[in-house]
Amino acid sequence: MKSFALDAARANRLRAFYALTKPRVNTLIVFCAVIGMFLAVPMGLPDALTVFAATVGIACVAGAAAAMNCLLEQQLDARMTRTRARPLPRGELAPGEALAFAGVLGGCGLTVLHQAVNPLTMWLTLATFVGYAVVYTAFLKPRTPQNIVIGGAAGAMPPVLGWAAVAGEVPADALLLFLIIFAWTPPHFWALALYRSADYARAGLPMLPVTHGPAFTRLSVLLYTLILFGVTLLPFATRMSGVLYLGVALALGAEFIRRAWQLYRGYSDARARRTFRFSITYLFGLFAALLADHYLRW
Ligand code: HEM
Ligand SMILES: CC(C)=CCC/C(C)=C/CC/C(C)=C/COP(=O)(O)OP(=O)(O)O
Repeated sequence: MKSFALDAARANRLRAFYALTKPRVNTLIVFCAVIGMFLAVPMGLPDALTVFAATVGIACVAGAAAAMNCLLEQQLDARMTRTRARPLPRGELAPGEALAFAGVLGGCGLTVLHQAVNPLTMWLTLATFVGYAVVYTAFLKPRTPQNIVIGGAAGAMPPVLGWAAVAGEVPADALLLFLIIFAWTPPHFWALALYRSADYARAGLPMLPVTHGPAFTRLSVLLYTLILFGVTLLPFATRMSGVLYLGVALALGAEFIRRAWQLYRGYSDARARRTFRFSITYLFGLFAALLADHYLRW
């Protein structure tokens, strides 16, 4: 009986550490990094061991960055409905434990990248960690509604990291993938911020719907979705990708614009939530298309 209670307590703690890494967000982050690894090889497959080590290393550092974000924002998280069930506000873990976890996880990830991938990838991943966990979380997020536009540069790095892991360099094609995620982040986040604006107001965070109102935010979602549409044509225009990619980019882009336009014309929380969810399907689909096109090119 006693050992059963102990096992349950241990499982709960493991679950709490796992939740600190924001596993659902980081699944898409790592997916984009892996696609970058495959696109880095003009013909054929990348070295399996490099792909494995780079995936593990990037996933560990991304998890550590999320844990640092949870640690730095525990008071803010306690004030928001969406985040108050996280392990730190609930008291499931002590701040020192979260810090040690982030340190060990991040340290292991960076070591794997340095020893089994290459130093360039290690340094770029470290810069991404600092960009998200320090620059975005501690400085930009509490100060300016442009926080996620500037901070989005960290979120846009994963395919660059993947590319650097396999090719040992960052060519212009890799920067196109960066640009796509960079332009995607504002509509992704502001769609969510619209239906969570009461949360952000309560926490005192200057997110766009709080500082500039919902109408301006909806217009901004629409404008960035149009910019995103243009940016996603660049891989085809530069001959990095072919017709298959172009077809998917046009179809997904048209659907994203349709949703952003509807949201602009007539707001409802349900519509904003659907736009946010679609942004995730969109990025998965677009990057899957880049990969499929790379191998089935015609
Ligand atoms: C500064 C940039 C970004 C901001 C501010 C942001 C913000 C957010 C927020 C607030 C959520 C809700 C999370 C939750 O409730 O736990 C979310 C969810 C999500 N984000 Fe982002 N995001 C950013 C960039 C990215 C990037 C670059 C990716 C992937 C490439 C991504 C993928 C996701 C996914 C997959 C979810 C859904 C998680 C779920 O299903 O619970 N985000 N994002
Ligand atoms: C490889 C590597 C080091 C990657 C870093 C990961 C990274 C840049 C993630 C950005 C996406 C993310 C978790 C946004 C959450 O925003 P938020 O923190 O404002 O959301 P919250 O309110 O849910 O905490």
